[in-house]
Amino acid sequence: MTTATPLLPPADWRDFLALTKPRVMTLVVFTGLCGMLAAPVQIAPVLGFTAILCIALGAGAAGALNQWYEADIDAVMKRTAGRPLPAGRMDRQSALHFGVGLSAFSVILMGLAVNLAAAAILTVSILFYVLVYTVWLKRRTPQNIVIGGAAGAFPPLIGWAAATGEVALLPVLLFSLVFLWTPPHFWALALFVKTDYANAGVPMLPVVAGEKATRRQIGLYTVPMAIVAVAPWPLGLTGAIYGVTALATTAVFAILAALVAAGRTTPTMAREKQLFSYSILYLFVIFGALVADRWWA
Ligand code: HEM
Ligand SMILES: CC(C)=CCC/C(C)=C/CC/C(C)=C/COP(=O)(O)OP(=O)(O)O
Repeated sequence: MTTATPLLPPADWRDFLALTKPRVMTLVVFTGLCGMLAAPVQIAPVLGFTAILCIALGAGAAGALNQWYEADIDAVMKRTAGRPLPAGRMDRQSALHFGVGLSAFSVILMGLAVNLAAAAILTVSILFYVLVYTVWLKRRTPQNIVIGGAAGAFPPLIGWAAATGEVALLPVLLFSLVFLWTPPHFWALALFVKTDYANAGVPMLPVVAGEKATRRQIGLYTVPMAIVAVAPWPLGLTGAIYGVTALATTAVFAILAALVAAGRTTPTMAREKQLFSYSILYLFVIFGALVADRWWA
């Protein structure tokens, strides 16, 4: 038996923009830009702009493919039900074509205009987010965001590789920072939107292992994250502008994470919301400090 697909009017440009998850991607692109500006080699402005555009387009394309694949669970969750596919403002075919086309365009442009190293890492990030996280792990294991989350940690490496054509210790530490930051970032949110994930049958940690275990894991990941955040300073890879900013902002992160780790469910979940919001501000500030350190020290 075949099910007829209802005919939908052509989607608006705003729906295509929404497919790219623009708010999340601002921070992804910012870390890529900072990775590029922290590199010891100054990239020509036109090439630098092209590289950042490719990261933005590639990340947006990956977001579109994520939404193409998970329209069914997005429809069940309050937070995501208004997205173009579950809300019925766009057909799945358009989202798929948009995502595949934009992925190919971003990688090819990066390879032709910038360099192969940056294009290769961009390809890995897109594949990681779409295939490893979205298709393979998200519906199978609560470790989905630990492993799959690596996708969002690649942009500083891409930015650095765009400028230098290679990778080095500092961008690898930046990758590790975002990689270890992702679990506290996401699990803080997952604690207060747990019901959404439970309704959609997505095995996020608070749903599967419970809130207590999730709080403990948030605390556990914050320790290596803090070490990796500060490490570039004592290793001599950055100066004091970065070092002092990293110390101060990471100390606040550690306190907020400790409060969540030691806390329990409340009607407002204020501490969890605070850690989630601060996690975003934290990455903006620490990556900004890296660039300030490189350019003004
Ligand atoms: C697997 C890893 C990750 C997961 C599962 C995750 C999940 C989420 C979710 C569910 C939200 C809620 C709001 C929304 O959908 O807009 C969110 C918000 C956000 N995430 Fe993540 N995230 C991950 C990694 C990252 C990374 C690597 C970055 C950037 C480096 C990032 C940046 C942000 C930002 C900026 C927001 C706020 C968006 C807004 O203001 O609406 N996330 N994240
Ligand atoms: C090419 C490149 C640099 C890609 C980076 C993409 C990336 C990993 C971004 C951050 C991760 C993200 C948006 C997770 C959302 O989780 P979700 O998809 O489970 O969230 P949802 O429930 O809101 O759909």
